[in-house]
Amino acid sequence: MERIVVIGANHAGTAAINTILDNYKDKEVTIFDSNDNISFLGCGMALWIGNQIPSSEGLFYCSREIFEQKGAKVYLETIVYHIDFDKKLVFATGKDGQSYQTPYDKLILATGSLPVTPTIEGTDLKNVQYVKLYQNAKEVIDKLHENMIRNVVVVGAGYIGVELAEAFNRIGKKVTLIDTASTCLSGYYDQEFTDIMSKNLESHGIKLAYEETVTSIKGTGKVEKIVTDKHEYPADMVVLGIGFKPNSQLGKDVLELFKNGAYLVNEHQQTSQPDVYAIGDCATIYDNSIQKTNYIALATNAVRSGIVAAHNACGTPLKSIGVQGSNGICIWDLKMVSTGITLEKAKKLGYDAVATDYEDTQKPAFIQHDNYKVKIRIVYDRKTRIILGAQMCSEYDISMAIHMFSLAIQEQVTIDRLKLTDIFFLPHFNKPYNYFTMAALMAE
Ligand SMILES: Cc1cc2nc3c(=O)[nH]c(=O)nc-3n(C[C@H](O)[C@H](O)[C@H](O)COP(=O)(O)OP(=O)(O)OC[C@H]3O[C@@H](n4cnc5c(N)ncnc54)[C@H](O)[C@@H]3O)c2cc1C
Ligand SMILES: NC(=O)c1ccc[n+]([C@@H]2O[C@H](COP(=O)([O-])OP(=O)(O)OC[C@H]3O[C@@H](n4cnc5c(N)ncnc54)[C@H](O)[C@@H]3O)[C@@H](O)[C@H]2O)c1
Repeated sequence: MERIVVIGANHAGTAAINTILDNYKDKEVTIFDSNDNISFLGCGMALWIGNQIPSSEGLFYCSREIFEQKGAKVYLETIVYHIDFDKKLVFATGKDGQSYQTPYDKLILATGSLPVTPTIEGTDLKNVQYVKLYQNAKEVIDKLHENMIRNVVVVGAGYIGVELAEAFNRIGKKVTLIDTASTCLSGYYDQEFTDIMSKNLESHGIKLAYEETVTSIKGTGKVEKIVTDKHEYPADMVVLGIGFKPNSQLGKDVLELFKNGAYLVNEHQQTSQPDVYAIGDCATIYDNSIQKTNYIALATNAVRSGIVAAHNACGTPLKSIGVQGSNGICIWDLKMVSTGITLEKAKKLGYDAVATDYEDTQKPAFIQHDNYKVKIRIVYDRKTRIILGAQMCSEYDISMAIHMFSLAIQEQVTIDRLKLTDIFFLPHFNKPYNYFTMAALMAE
């Protein structure tokens, strides 16, 4: 029986394991994870902290029992500390002290990512929190209940930072949001969009501290204030959300790595050793918007790469079709979605890029119920006309619309093809001159 070992059983690992166990009954699957839980949806963390959901109960979709029922050997709270890639052996130790030396024919690395830690004084103080695991969220919530926490400073105004700033504000905390960049969500949207999010955050009382670099976190035992190159802010809790780095510790000396340390994989999710696959946040992914290998840490990518690796490891050739880094966020009533690259990023990467913008209401003016303004930007290459990115925002749920642009980028569609794309009209849903069409028609 062919032996497949999977290291890491969160989103990427879970997708790979379920694909193998559901489709290839002849494989012997062994799973190691250092954590005591499987499949925690980090995306629910802000909802849980912000009291928008009653508990963490629904934030898991898989378990040890599910894997075991399907025939896998599961070792949780068991850390893999070494891999002998020549002898094809995995070495692990359980919390109970038990040692494992497990041979593999195929190995799937799904060790994910770790939060970036700033190299500043004071990160070891009490109430300086990272937010990645279920345990991290639980600890934040426990401390919020136990302690007199009034001032929360969130460092990093990316996706995690903005979502958590809202969550802490919802439960009555005084929130300061710090970022070195000149705006929030700068990796995902152009300034015309991020300004709208900033206004939204400020209108709810969140203090924005952009273009500030944290120099130290101060306190006696427990955090008391955070100091930046420009100001200092009182803090009873500091939450660090300044990005993820790939966790490639186990293979970094043997396998080929990307510039940020992620395992470099091909379209079959194979690393530089053909019997070793890497998936999710520990691996690279092909980015169709820039037509290059990239690093994009998202649960959606983790799941898809897990499925691809599982089929290939089990002998069914399957190529990844790449991704566009499609993403979305909803902060109070404001919904923002994007895919591909922003105009700013396109220019930085050397594209001769332009954007076409349009603003309209979702439905005709005579529909007075549930009718909101929508703002759209489509970024494309001036010469090839190929769509490179799209951004949308509204109080209306426009989220499904971004998927069309995701497919357009995947398929290298030009802005001109979009001009006459068949978009239906019904006043309940949209306008006869839809804003996609209008934005495309207004392209240079
Ligand atoms: C607060 C928050 C909100 C998020 N929201 C979204 C969202 O809305 N949408 C979205 O697409 N993405 C979101 N993400 C990102 C998403 O969670 C990650 O992209 C995803 O978790 C990656 O899955 P993964 O399985 O590759 O890695 P991870 O989730 O990092 O899992 C890696 C697993 O490997 C195990 N492991 C690591 N090293 C070892 C070892 N040596 N031995 C044994 N086990 C090991 C770990 O215990 C862990 O279980 C969010 C992340 C956070 C933190
Ligand atoms: N809704 C979603 O899809 C969602 C939600 C949460 C997380 N995620 C994903 O999880 C991953 C991690 O999220 P994240 O928010 O940590 O990363 P991020 O890349 O979204 O944001 C990190 C932010 O930290 C800032 N930053 C970096 N170094 C800093 C420093 N020293 N001081 C102050 N600011 C600094 C950056 O300018 C950036 O705005 C990302 O890949 C993200 O896309 C997605």
